[in-house]
Amino acid sequence: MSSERYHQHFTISWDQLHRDVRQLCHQLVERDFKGIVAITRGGLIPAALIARELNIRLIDTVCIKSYDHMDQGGLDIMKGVDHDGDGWLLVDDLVDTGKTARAVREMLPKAHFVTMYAKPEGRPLVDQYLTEVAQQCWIQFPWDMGIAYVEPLADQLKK
Ligand SMILES: O=P(O)(O)OC[C@H]1O[C@H](OP(=O)(O)OP(=O)(O)O)[C@H](O)[C@@H]1O
Ligand code: HPA
Ligand SMILES: [Mg+2]
Repeated sequence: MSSERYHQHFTISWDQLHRDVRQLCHQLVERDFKGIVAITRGGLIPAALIARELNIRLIDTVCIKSYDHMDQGGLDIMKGVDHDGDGWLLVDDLVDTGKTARAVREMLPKAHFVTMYAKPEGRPLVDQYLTEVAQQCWIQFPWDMGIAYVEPLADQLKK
């Protein structure tokens, strides 16, 4: 599937992400998880922040790739885990079409699956998420951006 389906951008700053993680953690803190399974690479960042909030030290990964920037390809699973997820918290940054989530759910059917952001197609596949984002929106994460100089409007208009 190609990038043409994305008509808008939803930009998330480091600050916003950190606040969102903390808000999601308020809903998780009463539970007692054996550990976290992070879905690489996007899940690693929220997983580290969640681990800090919930005081979890045991962190494993499922290593999987589906997108080349905005273009979706086949699923490439490079590493799984040797349990069914019972008692574990499974973390990804977002669920979009749900293709990644479906594959990981099959590997870890008993895990409690959370994402920070969820689009409607993938939403039913996770147990919890913080913010819903429209299907046609590309979520722009802070680790994919940089700080850049922006020319004053008056100078831009002179050109
Ligand atoms: O619901 P889907 O349509 O499957 O899309 C969601 C997945 O796509 C992205 O990962 P990606 O494969 O781009 O790899 P990355 O985490 O290394 O960026 C994102 O981190 C999710 O894991
Ligand atoms: O909206 C998105 N943003 C970043 N990565 C993604 N991978 C699938 N969808 C997205
Ligand atoms: Mg990912």
